[in-house]
Amino acid sequence: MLDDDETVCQSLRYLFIKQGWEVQTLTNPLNAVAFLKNNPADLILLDLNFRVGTDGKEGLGILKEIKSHTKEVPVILFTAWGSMQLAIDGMKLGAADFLTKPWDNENLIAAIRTQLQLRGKNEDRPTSHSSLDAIIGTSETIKAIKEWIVKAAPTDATVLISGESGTGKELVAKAIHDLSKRQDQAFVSVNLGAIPDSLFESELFGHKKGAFTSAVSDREGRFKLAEKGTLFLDEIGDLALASQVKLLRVLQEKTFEPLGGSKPIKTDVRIISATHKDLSDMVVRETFREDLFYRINLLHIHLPALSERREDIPLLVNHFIQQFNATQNKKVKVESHALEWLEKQVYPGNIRQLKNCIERTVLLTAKNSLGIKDFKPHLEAKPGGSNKFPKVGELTLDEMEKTLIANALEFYAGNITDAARSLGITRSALYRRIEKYNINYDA
Ligand SMILES: Nc1ncnc2c1ncn2[C@@H]1O[C@H](COP(=O)(O)OP(=O)(O)OP(=O)(O)O)[C@@H](O)[C@H]1O
Repeated sequence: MLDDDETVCQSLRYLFIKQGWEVQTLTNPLNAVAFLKNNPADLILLDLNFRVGTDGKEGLGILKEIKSHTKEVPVILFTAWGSMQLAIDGMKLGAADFLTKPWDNENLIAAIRTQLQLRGKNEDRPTSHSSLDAIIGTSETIKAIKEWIVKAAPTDATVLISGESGTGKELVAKAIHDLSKRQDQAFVSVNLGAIPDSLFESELFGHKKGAFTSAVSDREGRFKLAEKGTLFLDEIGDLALASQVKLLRVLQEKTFEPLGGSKPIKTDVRIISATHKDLSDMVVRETFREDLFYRINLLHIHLPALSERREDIPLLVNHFIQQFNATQNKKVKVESHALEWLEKQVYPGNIRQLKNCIERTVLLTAKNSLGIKDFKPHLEAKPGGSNKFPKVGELTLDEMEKTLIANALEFYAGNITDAARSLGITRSALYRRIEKYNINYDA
């Protein structure tokens, strides 16, 4: 512990010893590196606002030195209230977490415990792995993701899951919860993209009867519902800036106030967030708060698009076939050439799209053996074999129309009726365009 305030050191020393931790304190921060050489630590608590410096820059300098001396040892920063930018700068230099003074003992202990667990100290390894089994895939990426989940789950660290739509972000969030010590408590999911800004506080923090005109009774918010459990904040990149401030305050202070309520309520929830957007880019463009970004992002995992792990497709197809056979009381099998074909297709909607396709095919078929033709109508054709919309200036409208039609015709092997239906036009309208653009296709 590095803090030039003797009283702070003393009270924290007492608090930590009660947790059974061995504590060493240093009140002259300028000797930090030499001190750490002789007294190796599992974790460092560093106050950035030393009295020797006025703006905390000295603290950042010491952090830099510590990090170059011992990269792996997590450093938790203390900053004075109101010096959030200092904390952010510290996170950029490699700090593991930050807390503001005056601190709350419980929050401080939780933050330390999380970091110790993440570094393999005091680990509570999960016993049941059934939620991991629900994540189908044997590719190297999926194996690494599962190992990461096992490591991250027992901690209370905030987690940010990024990845395209349908890549399994919610499934991973649920697995983390199921393998955590909160597994017997609620897992509450909230889609922030679907909540209008005006309802954000009421939805998340709840309201008291009469707080606003339509509040005819008390209502509990998601934080209350998730108490002692996990709150999954889906589509966090869609949160308006005004709501981001409100969320940050709750995550910092671990208390919230229902609308119309008179006193703050303590909250103990683990926050897992997900987004398909590039949050660091949003931070640069100032559409996402940097302090909130660091708060929700102690741990980060990126889920690959299905196209980046095609080798998992046959396994997924067979898994979904089994699942829908069971729910629809069928005995359907997939022919091997259809499995190969499915492996090569483009899935902009990722696993969700593949799953939907299998579900519709199993539901609508009267056969027991499914071939390519059975799946085709249920897998929507996508332009250009890519899930990226062309950028402005890349294609003219005519070129885009031509490409889209050619792709639909290729996808439906020249079947005009199916291609026209997928494009939302009549057969004669499709014929007119084929002629206009002089498109060759195999009928
Ligand atoms: N590896 C997997 N194994 C089995 N099923 C999966 C896997 N990944 C995703 N799924 C299934 O695909 C569907 C979509 O997954 P999920 O809702 O977790 O995706 P998401 O990334 O959260 O999507 P969105 O961003 O659109 O909310 C779900 O039905 C889920 O059960």
